[in-house]
Amino acid sequence: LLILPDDTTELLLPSYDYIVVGGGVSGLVVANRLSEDTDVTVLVLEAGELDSSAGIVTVPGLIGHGFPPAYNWNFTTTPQAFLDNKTRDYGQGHVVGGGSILNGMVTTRGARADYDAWQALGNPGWGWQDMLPYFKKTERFSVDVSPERARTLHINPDPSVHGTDGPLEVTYPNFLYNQSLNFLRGLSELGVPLLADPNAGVAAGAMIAPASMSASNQSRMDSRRAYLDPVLHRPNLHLAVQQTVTRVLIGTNGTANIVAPPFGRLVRAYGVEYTASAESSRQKIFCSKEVILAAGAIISPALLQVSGIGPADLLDELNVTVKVDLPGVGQNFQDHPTVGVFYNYTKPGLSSTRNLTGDTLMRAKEEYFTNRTGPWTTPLITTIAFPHLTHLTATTNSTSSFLNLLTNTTIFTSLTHLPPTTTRHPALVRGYTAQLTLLLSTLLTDPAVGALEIMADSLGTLTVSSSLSSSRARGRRRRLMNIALDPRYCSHPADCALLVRGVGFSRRLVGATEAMGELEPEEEEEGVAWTEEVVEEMVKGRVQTEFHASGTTAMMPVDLGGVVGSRLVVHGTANVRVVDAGVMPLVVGAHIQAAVYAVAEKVCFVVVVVSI
Ligand SMILES: Cc1cc2nc3c(=O)[nH]c(=O)nc-3n(C[C@H](O)[C@H](O)[C@H](O)COP(=O)(O)OP(=O)(O)OC[C@H]3O[C@@H](n4cnc5c(N)ncnc54)[C@H](O)[C@@H]3O)c2cc1C
Repeated sequence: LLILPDDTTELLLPSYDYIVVGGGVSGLVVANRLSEDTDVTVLVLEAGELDSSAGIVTVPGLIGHGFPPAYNWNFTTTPQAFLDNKTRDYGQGHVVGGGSILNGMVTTRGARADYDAWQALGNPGWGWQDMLPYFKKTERFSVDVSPERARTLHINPDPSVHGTDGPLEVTYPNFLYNQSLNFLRGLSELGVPLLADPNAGVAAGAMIAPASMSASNQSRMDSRRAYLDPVLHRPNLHLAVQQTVTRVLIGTNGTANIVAPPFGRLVRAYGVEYTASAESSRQKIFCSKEVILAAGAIISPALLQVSGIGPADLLDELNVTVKVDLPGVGQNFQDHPTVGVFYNYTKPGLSSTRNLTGDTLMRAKEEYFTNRTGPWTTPLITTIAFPHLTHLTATTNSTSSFLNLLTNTTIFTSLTHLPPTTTRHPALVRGYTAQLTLLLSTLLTDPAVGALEIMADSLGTLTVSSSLSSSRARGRRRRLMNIALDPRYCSHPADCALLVRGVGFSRRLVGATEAMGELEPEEEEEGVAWTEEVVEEMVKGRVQTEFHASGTTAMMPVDLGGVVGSRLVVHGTANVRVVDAGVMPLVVGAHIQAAVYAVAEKVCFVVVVVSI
């Protein structure tokens, strides 16, 4: 049942078994699976609206052309002290379907080692072999690529690692620009392996990436269309849109129930407080079983903090009664920073997105809507490489100086690059040290791991002020919470050093390989000296997010600074779960939506089978 803002008084039940906060990727998976049991009632409260199904959302070729501002939380980071002291825009989905409505649809899982590292960080049952059934459960994977195209583009998925009857369609677009082939051949010249299936456990290499899109319709497949639309008729599933949860209600009738780790006593959530807008009154709604946070890696920890679950020192400062002193809430923020280097391909007659103007654009549009073929079927990003560390370092000298930086014991042991909110808690330092040790060993020894994993070296933080914001920034939504999001990009010096090497690699690929040379490339920036110092400054000015916010409610034991245990229940609570991207203890070395879908599928199995 869809409940619009005007109908809440009439249609909302006074209490549900489960309240799911956030109807994005993880929230809709969980809502779907829980409501399969007709004996339980499930309410999803989502701050955004239903998208209009307009072309700007559904057409792959329109990715990057902007979205209605109402679909975006439009966060801004704090000034980035280790870059150029400037803030960065940080978009997150504010719409039913969350990030899957805005995202680039790229569907990559990362390496076997990514998940084995989750397990090694104290999470039994979360290794690659454990996750594989849930990757498959979520997927309706298909390949409709001619044998000739499959051979030249090296597309040969391994059927044993894919599902064919799950809710989420994953496939390859009907159209790819010819330059994809040049890109793959160029990478091959540089020794980067071509991956026939990037989702079989080996991530390091170059690939045509599958996309979350409908094979028959060649349109976006998101969590709303995959997991919600087919089941919204269920009488035991309610979705209330444009309702923002402002607090989890904890304890009996709001009575404080303070515990300290190791938790002698667990607190219980009995509902949530929510509102239609900053100007509206707050309402309460109750639950008998669980509150499930699926509000994404930025807002779920903020909600925990304003509800009294978080670092006691921070909560004291905020005047929030401490219900559970959990230092890890909002720490361990991880992401993949990205730096753009731009080239013009001047080969006469070359077709690219830049030519999609005037009559060519009209033809592409007509072809798409008539036959579901042509350039509008292709998402913004289709051809990708996750080079291994050894591919990014051109010379032995460069490799060893970089590795020295990475393994520098002074940095490693002094931990000066970590935020004070981390270093003041021994458990958080232990967790970080365990993470970094695992990262280094996989990076240095596992050829299947892409070097973008290293970006987890720099940990960010997220803290909330419980006060209402009174300002309305231009074009931005009035906030119900002030959130200080500080990714601390490049706080570990190895991260910027790696990005510098990434720029060098891209210049070698475009400037020095025969295959890319056929495109007659021209660098957009002329007269740049391209010394390491110049590139480092360039990198610091250009780092942007890849929108892979994760890690802020990390699944790890309490003594490693974790927030949720391996059943994703928040430590110190009996019945608050987090199921979104925040639970990744280490961000996977790939795009992250496939992992988010699979985590949510897996936790539903735990909720239903091992109910508390
Ligand atoms: C622009 C962009 C591009 C991306 N591209 C890719 C890509 O190509 N491939 C890939 O794998 N990943 C990509 N991602 C990342 C991916 O989409 C996210 O990792 C994924 O959506 C995270 O799922 P989630 O369930 O954690 O959170 P979300 O999907 O963000 O869902 C959270 C939901 O909770 C709602 N919510 C938040 N707070 C409240 C509250 N207080 N009350 C009620 N509701 C609330 C939000 O409105 C949202 O709908 C991209 C993300 C973005 C933003």
